[in-house]
Amino acid sequence: MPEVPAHTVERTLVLLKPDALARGLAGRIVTRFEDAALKIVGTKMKWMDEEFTRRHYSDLEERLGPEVYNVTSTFMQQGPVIALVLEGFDAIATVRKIVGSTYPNQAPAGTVRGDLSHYSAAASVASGKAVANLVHASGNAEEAKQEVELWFDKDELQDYRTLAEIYTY
Ligand SMILES: Nc1ncnc2c1ncn2[C@@H]1O[C@@H]2COP(=O)(O)O[C@H]2[C@H]1O
Repeated sequence: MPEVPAHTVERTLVLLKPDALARGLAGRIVTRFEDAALKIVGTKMKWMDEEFTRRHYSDLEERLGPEVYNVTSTFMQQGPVIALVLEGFDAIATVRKIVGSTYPNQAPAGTVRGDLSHYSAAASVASGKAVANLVHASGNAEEAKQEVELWFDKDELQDYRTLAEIYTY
């Protein structure tokens, strides 16, 4: 029998950004994660301030420069966000796959950004605004660990079983 790669149960952080809430898309986006058997183990709503935004996007300025950092920071403080910790097999990569690429015009149809957001890097540069891409999702295991710890205390994360865990796996 061929060797089957091990699946790892992971936790990852997702933010539904101010544009997702302003457009009334929160439920539809969360449904996509639930449909993929990702389990919500933590959730909260928060209006990010300057300091918290800096902590969340701690490497963004270094990575993409002060201009992108500044427009993103302004955008993230325009309204509240919903933070979710999602748990499941290969949750970090699975969530990124469901969300699609950073720039909505490059995100494939069928992804959250490809279907529901309509913005390019060029449009962002032209308008001086952040890429309004509805969702943030941790990029890798190290980022997921840092971000989950930044947003949630241990006792805010819940341990329970879903029907998928009981009947499907
Ligand atoms: N070229 C860009 N211009 C404006 N905003 C950007 C650009 N690149 C990335 N961003 C924003 O910076 C964010 C960093 O990670 P996110 O996945 O949360 O989504 C990204 C976008 O909202």
